[in-house]
Amino acid sequence: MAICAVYTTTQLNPTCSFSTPASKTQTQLGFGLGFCQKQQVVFYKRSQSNSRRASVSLITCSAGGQETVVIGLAADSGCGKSTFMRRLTSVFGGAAEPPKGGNPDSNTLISDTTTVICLDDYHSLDRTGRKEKGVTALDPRANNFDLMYEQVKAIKEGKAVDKPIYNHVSGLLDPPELIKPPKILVIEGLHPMYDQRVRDLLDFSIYLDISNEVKFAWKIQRDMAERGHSLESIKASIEARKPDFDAYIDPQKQYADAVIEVLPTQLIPGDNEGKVLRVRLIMKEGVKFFNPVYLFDEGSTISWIPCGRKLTCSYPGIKFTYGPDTYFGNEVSVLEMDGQFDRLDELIYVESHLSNISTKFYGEVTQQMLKLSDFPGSNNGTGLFQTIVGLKIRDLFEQLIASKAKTPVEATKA
Ligand SMILES: Nc1ncnc2c1ncn2[C@@H]1O[C@H](COP(=O)(O)OP(=O)(O)OP(=O)(O)O)[C@@H](O)[C@H]1O
Ligand SMILES: O=C(CO)[C@H](O)[C@H](O)COP(=O)(O)O
Repeated sequence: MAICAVYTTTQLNPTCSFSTPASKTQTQLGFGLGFCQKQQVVFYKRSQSNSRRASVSLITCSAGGQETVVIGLAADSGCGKSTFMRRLTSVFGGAAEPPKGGNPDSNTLISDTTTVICLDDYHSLDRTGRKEKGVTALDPRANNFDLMYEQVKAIKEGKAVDKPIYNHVSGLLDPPELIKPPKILVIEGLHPMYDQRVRDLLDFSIYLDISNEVKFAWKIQRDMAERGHSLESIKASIEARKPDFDAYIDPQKQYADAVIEVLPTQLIPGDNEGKVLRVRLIMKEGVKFFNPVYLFDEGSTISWIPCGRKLTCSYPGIKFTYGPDTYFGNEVSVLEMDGQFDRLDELIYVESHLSNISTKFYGEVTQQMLKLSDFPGSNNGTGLFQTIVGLKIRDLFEQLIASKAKTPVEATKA
């Protein structure tokens, strides 16, 4: 919340930009999709001879028309968080860029609607510190959860914070950067759902669950082909991280509202190359403002091979499945796609059979996929489900702000 206007006897804050007429005390006023609250504050002006009662009206408005909506995205390093973030920000339009004029090694990305902060910035131990103590970055002891909680809470309440920066180039903790409250804050990294206090601040959470075989294939592709690492060093790094990954990162998926699980295909027997993928979108039931996507008929169990006259498929083809299930004791709906698209423009055929995808117009999923066709995973379920989750987040955000705007207006009527 930010104080936007002050009226009556004392001009405490002449820089306020709203000019709403002040009328009753404790009135809540609707402003478009957001809301402002007027409060009468009484105080005493003292001089040497007397003490005079005075009051001011403070009109407090939520930043950008609402409290910041907070989204958590958890995954191990190299599992597609950045790619997902770029798809998500594209749904909202506008480019995502590092803070202007700031640290060139900042991990933050800011667009008109979203600010994405990387939780690596809450490492309490730098690279040398972790080496000295013999802990990995995945170990909670290498991270400052108190500060993470305080700062995410402050941003959610509309307050700017000075967030530290972990510099991946130097391995050091750099001076902090100012993060102003955006409409949507995404906290991405290793531990967005590890600490219960932080978890409770999330309006929606996603876990990218990349199986070991696929993680290995992606690591080889990036770290060997693009960064010149050896096969042995990649294997060693995955092995060294595994115990802490299993202990501290992987268990977070039980808390996620949506999980994108990426596995080797089942269409090619014995395949573990990681090129053709089986991708599952696991969606929790009963999450406020989130209605799981379905194929053909909500709640049924469906198996669908869309290949034929309307969808070109080369070997090994494409198979969709959909149905209800349980996941860590929670009711979920699972949509699965195994295989890959030959022609993205034909995706409209698949899109037209999916419901609850939160598009604003017919073909929006296909349009988004075509727009970002050079992103990794654009020809398979990773890209498709990341795009759909991006649209669901936009929908959730719009419903959340609409509900917050409605509450105070109704309170006034009562
Ligand atoms: N859907 C995908 N299909 C194929 N490869 C992918 C996919 N997503 C990511 N990758 C591969 O994994 C690499 C890492 O992806 P990305 O940078 O999005 O992950 P990250 O989780 O942000 O990584 P880090 O935490 O290390 O910065 C990419 O360069 C690409 O090679
Ligand atoms: O798991 C990670 C999250 O991205 C990194 O390994 C961790 O942040 C440490 O970074 P670096 O290897 O650059 O010191």
